[in-house]
Amino acid sequence: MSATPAIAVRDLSFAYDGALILERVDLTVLPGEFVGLVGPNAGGKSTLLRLILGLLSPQRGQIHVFGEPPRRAARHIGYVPQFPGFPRDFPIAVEQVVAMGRLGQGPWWGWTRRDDRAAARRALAAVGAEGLAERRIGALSGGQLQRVLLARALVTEPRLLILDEPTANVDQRAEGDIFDLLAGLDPRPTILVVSHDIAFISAYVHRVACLNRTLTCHPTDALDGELVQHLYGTRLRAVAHDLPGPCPGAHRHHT
Ligand SMILES: Nc1ncnc2c1ncn2[C@@H]1O[C@H](COP(=O)(O)OP(=O)(O)OP(=O)(O)O)[C@@H](O)[C@H]1O
Repeated sequence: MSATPAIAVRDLSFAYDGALILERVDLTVLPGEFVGLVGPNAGGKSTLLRLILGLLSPQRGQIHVFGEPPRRAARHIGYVPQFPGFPRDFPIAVEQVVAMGRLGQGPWWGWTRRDDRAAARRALAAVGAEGLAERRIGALSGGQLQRVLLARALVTEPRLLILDEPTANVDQRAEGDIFDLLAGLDPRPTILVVSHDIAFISAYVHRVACLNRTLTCHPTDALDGELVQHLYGTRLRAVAHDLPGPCPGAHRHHT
């Protein structure tokens, strides 16, 4: 019997006020997969993530997360947004920011403060940032902040981790550190990560889903300059990697 997909998107179309952003998108992500979502600016990546998170509803098609509608599956999902939803100079400690990831996700009687603190410390340890717990959020470097946002997403021990450009504001070394960390998480959740850097993420992910209103999946070793040029309409850094790993449903072309 095959496993219930972590993400199953079927024949999905979405428009903002009549402007079509996603057209007949299909995407299956199996439990344990590490999938990159790439595409040009305004291609619809963040919109697709918001639909998978249940923050938007499609006009056409279905989405299931671990077999459930997205809102019902919210407790299984950790999310690292593109822009953190709080001002950097807000006087709040790292540990509190991480514990905020548990808001609204607890049992009906709520967690105790002590449980929140312990969970926050565990999540910070998982991303190698225990030493930052007492620091003010505004005093962190870009790379440190990304680790803390990752800890906030991991604090509920999600089965699915969704990240929207987690390394957009960090240098290349910090980018590598974050992706090494993601690849080494134990237990490692299923991961869907948006990135602009197709060459870089190809070294980490099993599969790349290319989105530009329609979606096409490729195993990482099938990516070449011609394909990327076609997708972006421009030349990017070379992309060719041989990676072992599962690639179910790969190389489907949606035209
Ligand atoms: N709330 C909204 N209302 C109307 N249009 C929107 C809204 N959010 C996004 N859009 C539009 O939808 C399109 C897709 O946006 P989206 O943010 O999903 O793309 P993206 O691929 O994530 O882009 P980027 O790589 O630049 O972050 C864009 O043209 C954007 O202007």
